[in-house]
Amino acid sequence: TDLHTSIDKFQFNNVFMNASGVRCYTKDELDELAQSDAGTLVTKSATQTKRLGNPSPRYAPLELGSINSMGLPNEGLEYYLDYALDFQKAHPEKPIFLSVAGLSMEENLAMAHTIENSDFNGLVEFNLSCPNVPGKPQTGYDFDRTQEVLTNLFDFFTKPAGVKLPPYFDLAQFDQMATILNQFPLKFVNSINSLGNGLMIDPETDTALIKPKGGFGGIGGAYAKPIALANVRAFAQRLDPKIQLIGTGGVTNGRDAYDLILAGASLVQVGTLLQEEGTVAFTRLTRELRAVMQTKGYNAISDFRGQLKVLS
Ligand SMILES: CC(C)(C)CCc1c(C(=O)O)[nH]c(=O)[nH]c1=O
Repeated sequence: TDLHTSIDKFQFNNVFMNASGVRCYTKDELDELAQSDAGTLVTKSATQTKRLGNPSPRYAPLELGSINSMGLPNEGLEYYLDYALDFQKAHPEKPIFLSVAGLSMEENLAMAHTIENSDFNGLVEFNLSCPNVPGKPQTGYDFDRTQEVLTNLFDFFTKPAGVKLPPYFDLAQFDQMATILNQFPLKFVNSINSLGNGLMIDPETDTALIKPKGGFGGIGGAYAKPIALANVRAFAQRLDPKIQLIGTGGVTNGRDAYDLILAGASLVQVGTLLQEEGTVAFTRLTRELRAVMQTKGYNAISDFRGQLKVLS
């Protein structure tokens, strides 16, 4: 069985990669991802300039996942662009992803111009969970704003790009979002980002587990699996086939990854598990996914991608 997969013209020798924000803040962390069994990597979502992010504790592991309100700490776009330019010279066979999350549409467009004018030859992931006008929902939940951002972006941006989406829960939202996304030359849609604004409590102290936002933070891990499966499936059913899916959320073992691929994913990102287990998780996930494929008689990802059956 082999786990090679592709998005557009980009070939990957393994379907697994990190989720943005997990073990991808510094050059050393990115190098460790590059040396792991993962097929590729994505950088921490960048803003124009370096950000320290929120006060700690801002991440906590949970029995069934994790909660975080990191606050977009990152080294700034130039740092990650420099890393990517060096990386593509040293590893031309391994395309990587650069993640971008401006705090405003203007910042997103400015960063897109910088990337467009660079020699970066990988893929760009625009994080639509980025904030919007204060008091309005995040961009991904503001359909008019999403339409506006993507229209302005693709007026000039020609490099391969996709969007990272928050989870949706209403079928009308899938319809509306897919109608918007189908208008643009996107190479991929990555579903899902963490489940927004959960809250968990320390039983010893009756205190919220994380400090920022009164303890509110994005939920990842096993809690996210059924929502991730539904979002990948819903967009796979609605998007132009030219737009491929990246599945993110709830991957703890090979079967979870297999399920995201059944739902339609061409790449599988790992967040909470990678944070907790380290990059050796990719070795275990690869072994476990191969085992599931063997049991089912599949030799390649393309044999079963999107082949979820439903009861008739
Ligand atoms: C939530 C934002 C800070 C607006 C974007 C960065 C981000 C963060 C973060 O940096 O807090 N955490 C997530 O789980 N997903 C994200 O997309």
